[in-house]
Amino acid sequence: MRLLKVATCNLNQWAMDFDSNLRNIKESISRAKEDGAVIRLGPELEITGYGCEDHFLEQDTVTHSWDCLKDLLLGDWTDNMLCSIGMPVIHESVRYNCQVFCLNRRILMIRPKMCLANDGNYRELRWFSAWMHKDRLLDFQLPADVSEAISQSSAPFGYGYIQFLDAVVAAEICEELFTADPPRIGLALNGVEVFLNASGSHHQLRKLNLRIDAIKNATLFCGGVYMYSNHQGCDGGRLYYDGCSCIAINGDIVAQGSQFSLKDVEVLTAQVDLDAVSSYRGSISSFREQAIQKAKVPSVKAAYKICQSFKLQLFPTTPVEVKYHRPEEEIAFGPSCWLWDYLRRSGASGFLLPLSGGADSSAVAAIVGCMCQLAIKDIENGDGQVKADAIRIGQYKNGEFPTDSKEFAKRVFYTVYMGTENSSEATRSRAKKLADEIGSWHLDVHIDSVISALLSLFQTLTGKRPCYKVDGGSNTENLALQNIQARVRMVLAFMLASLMPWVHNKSGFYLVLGSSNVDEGLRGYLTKYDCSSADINPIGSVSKVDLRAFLRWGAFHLGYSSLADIEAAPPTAELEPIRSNYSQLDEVDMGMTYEELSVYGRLRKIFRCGPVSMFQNLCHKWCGKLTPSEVAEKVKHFFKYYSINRHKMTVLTPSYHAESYSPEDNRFDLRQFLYNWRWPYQFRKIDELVQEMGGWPWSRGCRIWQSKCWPVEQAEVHKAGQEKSFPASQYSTYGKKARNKHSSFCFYVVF
Ligand SMILES: Nc1ncnc2c1ncn2[C@@H]1O[C@H](COP(=O)(O)OP(=O)(O)OC[C@H]2O[C@@H]([n+]3cccc(C(=O)O)c3)[C@H](O)[C@@H]2O)[C@@H](O)[C@H]1O
Ligand SMILES: Nc1ncnc2c1ncn2[C@@H]1O[C@H](COP(=O)(O)OP(=O)(O)OP(=O)(O)O)[C@@H](O)[C@H]1O
Ligand SMILES: NC(=O)CC[C@H](N)C(=O)O
Repeated sequence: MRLLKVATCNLNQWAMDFDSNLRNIKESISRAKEDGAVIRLGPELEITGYGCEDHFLEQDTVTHSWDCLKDLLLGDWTDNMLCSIGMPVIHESVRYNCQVFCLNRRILMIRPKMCLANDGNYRELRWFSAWMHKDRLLDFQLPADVSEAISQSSAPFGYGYIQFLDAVVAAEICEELFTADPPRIGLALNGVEVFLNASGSHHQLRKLNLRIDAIKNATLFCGGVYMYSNHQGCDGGRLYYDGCSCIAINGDIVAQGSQFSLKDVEVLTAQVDLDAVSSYRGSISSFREQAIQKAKVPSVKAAYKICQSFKLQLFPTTPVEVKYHRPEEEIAFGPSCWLWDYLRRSGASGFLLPLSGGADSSAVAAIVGCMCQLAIKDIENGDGQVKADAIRIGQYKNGEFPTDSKEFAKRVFYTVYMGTENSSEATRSRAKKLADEIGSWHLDVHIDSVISALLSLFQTLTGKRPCYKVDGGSNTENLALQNIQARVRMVLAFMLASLMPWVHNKSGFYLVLGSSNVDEGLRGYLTKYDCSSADINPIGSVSKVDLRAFLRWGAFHLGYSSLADIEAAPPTAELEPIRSNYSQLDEVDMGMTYEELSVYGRLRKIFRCGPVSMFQNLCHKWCGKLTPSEVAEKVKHFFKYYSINRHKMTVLTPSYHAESYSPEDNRFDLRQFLYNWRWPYQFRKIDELVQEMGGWPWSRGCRIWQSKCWPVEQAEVHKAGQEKSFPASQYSTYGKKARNKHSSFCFYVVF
């Protein structure tokens, strides 16, 4: 047996905060040593933090990184411990994103990243270049002060592996894991047994399995030990890095770290047997054949032994079952940990939320409640950092600290219901009940006097007073009256956030929380600069459908039972007067359902559909339910409002990134914000397609159907969405059979 104890970690780094980042790195090395590990892997760019963005262009950032590395090399941190440290390095005037391998106060090798992450939220090519040379390890001249301090003038730089006397180790940096031609294949064929992946990977709902599957598969086909390290927390932007560092061997996960946590440092270790790797590989005939013909990868020799031989007390770590959170849990824990980091680092004393008693703001309130619960749990478990942060934020004095989540919420969370004549008792009481359950400091205000003051001012100015539509007013008047209410709420929210601490003899300020969801943003169903404009928004990229599931989950699992009633109520803005024959409802106002919005959002962003291809895709998706002209109407309606309102995305409150169809304009979904909302070219194409299909007798109930068999007369026709089936005598088929991509037959029937 060749037993090797390895350690990886989740680190909560903060972009550009070199002191706290270095402290976390040292803490993780200490804990890895305490656990008897001889390899310690940290996340990508851990010295600087991953999200420094254009700070990477500053020379200071690289210089400070070298200073921190020098600090590590001058102490005993790397004694008998191979440390992989993530930092930027400039070589011949080109900046690379690197893993620096250090052992016994020397730099063994510097490995620049070869496949940069440059999609979606990632823009690494803006700051770094990819290392292209697969056949070269160069001699890198260390910066003079580092060289002098550690008495080492240069180090190997490039693609390669480290050959110890009893183990072979190499890096595969984050994105490289997910590429079509990953470095680990060539490295494994060259005999590399342990892969160290330093990563900076963000949370997205339902994404974790992609990462875990990639890691398992990496060692399932090639064999080997795969160590993965990730950041965890908000490092200064919209992303939450969701940890989940892990260790795998030959296709099995043997250690998995937490995905969501308030801890700054989490270290996990595993004892792995490298003989199990060579035995596994030796049993795969095709691997052996390919290994014989491999392209040679350069290497560095390190004359050290890092493994131990068989000892009864050294047990190899056994596989664990991978833990996946449900999406509802991801919504609870990801945004609440992100809020905690934001709170403790911004210097704020808490949050203020305009709480309408509707689904969205209630979901945000529940997330803050969850944050308070997590903090108390960690304090109970002895986390000193969380305790220190909680004492500062909650302004506890004389050695007191929080022990109860509701008491803590009362100090750090204001909720405020701002009712008008259009508000209902139902929403008012739901807001109050939820606030009581969470423990927030709740205010209930009437804002009608402010609104009528504004209207009187307007009347003095113009001689006119607008009326609601239900009272005979025009659309313009109706909209203006709604927007006054919505915007007054925003002004009041910021006023309360800045002054309430003063009222309660506290120092500091409160951050205003926004609560518009991803679908409202996409459709533009929000008033620009109303209460959806806040300091930060934890649910800005969560869909309404997911939020409702979260509310149902939270009613039970967070112990806020009123969330169930809130979820069951129909979504309404309550900006128009309620009459016996009229009450305002979101989905009626928008002309589309939240479920449809999720479909449009996914097709637009994830499947990159323009209007025409969205129409074509939806003709298939909704075939049997809607005629092509009905689909065309829906698609045009969506694109009209999406484009009219796109300008609102430029001022969207910074939101936690959770959803891959987020329309967030600043970092993720980069598109123009001034459109010709008539889309003349695209809509004409759609009309032409509808016309092409116009020969079919839609008016007589002709619909597209699908069947797995042909001729259709022998099959039962199932009406989409219904259990009912129709005998062949009740319909006739129309049109030609054609196989679609799901290998069903598409055909037309007339009843
Ligand atoms: N192309 C462009 N580029 C930059 N800015 C542009 C623009 N076009 C208009 N604008 C500006 O935007 C303004 C229009 O935006 P805005 O003031 O929002 O007004 P608008 O979008 O017309 O109305 C907001 C809509 O959201 C509904 N609403 C309100 C409140 C809450 C909820 C809910 O979520 O439940 C829904 C409300 O009923 C209404 O249908 C214009 O007055 C103009 O100043
Ligand atoms: N009566 C109210 N009291 C306090 N805040 C309100 C009130 N009405 C709306 N808001 C705030 O303004 C935001 C936008 O209002 P809107 O009517 O669009 O609600 P929404 O986005 O549908 O959310 P919700 O489901 O929470 O009502 C809400 O999320 C909430 O924070
Ligand atoms: N930092 C990176 O290389 C990111 C890689 C990858 N896109 C991820 O989300 O994990």
